Amino acid sequence: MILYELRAEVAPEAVEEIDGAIQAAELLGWNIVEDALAHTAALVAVFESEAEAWRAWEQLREACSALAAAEVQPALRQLAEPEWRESYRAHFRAWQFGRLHWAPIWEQDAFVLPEGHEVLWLDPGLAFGTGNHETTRLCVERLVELAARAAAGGESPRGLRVIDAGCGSGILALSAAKLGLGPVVGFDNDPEAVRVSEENAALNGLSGAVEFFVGDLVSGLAGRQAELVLANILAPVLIEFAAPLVAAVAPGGTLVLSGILTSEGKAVSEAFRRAAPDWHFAESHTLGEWCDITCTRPA
Ligand SMILES: C[S@@+](CC[C@H](N)C(=O)[O-])C[C@H]1O[C@@H](n2cnc3c(N)ncnc32)[C@H](O)[C@@H]1O
Repeated sequence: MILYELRAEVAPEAVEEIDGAIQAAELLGWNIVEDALAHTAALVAVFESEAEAWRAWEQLREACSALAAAEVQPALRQLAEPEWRESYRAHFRAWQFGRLHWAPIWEQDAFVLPEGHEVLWLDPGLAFGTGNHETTRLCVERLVELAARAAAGGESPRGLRVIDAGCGSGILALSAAKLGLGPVVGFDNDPEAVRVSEENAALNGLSGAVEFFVGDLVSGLAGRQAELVLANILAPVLIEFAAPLVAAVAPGGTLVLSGILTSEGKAVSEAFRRAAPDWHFAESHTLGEWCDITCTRPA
């Protein structure tokens, strides 16, 4: 398979504005690579065809006046498979929260797992979700917290149903299964994400422990309820689909929303307070420029 990498060097001072424009326009696949020592920054994305790459570049220029004004000249180059595999591998570092670790599968031989700890191996491919992004970490914190609270209350984590809406690499659904919660389902409107999630389940001996399927926030949630619903998707999408997300939470259950810039937190919170007026809203957690909205349905 041949892929195409589009790379545009940009002024480091413009990065914040460009990142904001990417989020606001919901443009997927762009990475911002910054080198603080060299004081350089670049926008990088990988596409399946040259035409797709240039289309995405035009969309990005239209969404971001800083890019249009700076007359940035991007470079397009072909990546052979070994090269594109390496290009995403370079950005994935092992990390942990409490006793749970997330680590790249290609580091399996060298990885030293402390006694009593657990690891989820991941090969995210082109799907989102290594855990190196703040939005994923915000969800993981809530997930681990909820599993610990259930265990402390003498509740069996089995029986705590989980829905991972927009599963990406499957990281949240598989983490929930690893923590003993279940049954767990995960869905994504991108079939490639579902394929990668199933691969990651197999890497961890969790095939069958999580049901992954292709679906959107209407078809994926229809007729389902869970004690924990996780949705790490962009703020405008969460607001648009507030009603089905709220309906998918079982009585006494919790909804964790992420993918929200702190500047968008108020709008998301207001939309969900309207959709779920009698729910309890926890204090929002913040990581960098991202925050979560977590709320619990009355029992
Ligand atoms: C930010 S990623 C989150 C991935 C993973 N859950 C995590 O926390 O790292 C958002 C995912 O949601 C998916 N997505 C976006 N809009 C969606 C929709 N309307 N229905 C289902 N999935 C959606 C995207 O394809 C992407 O894989």
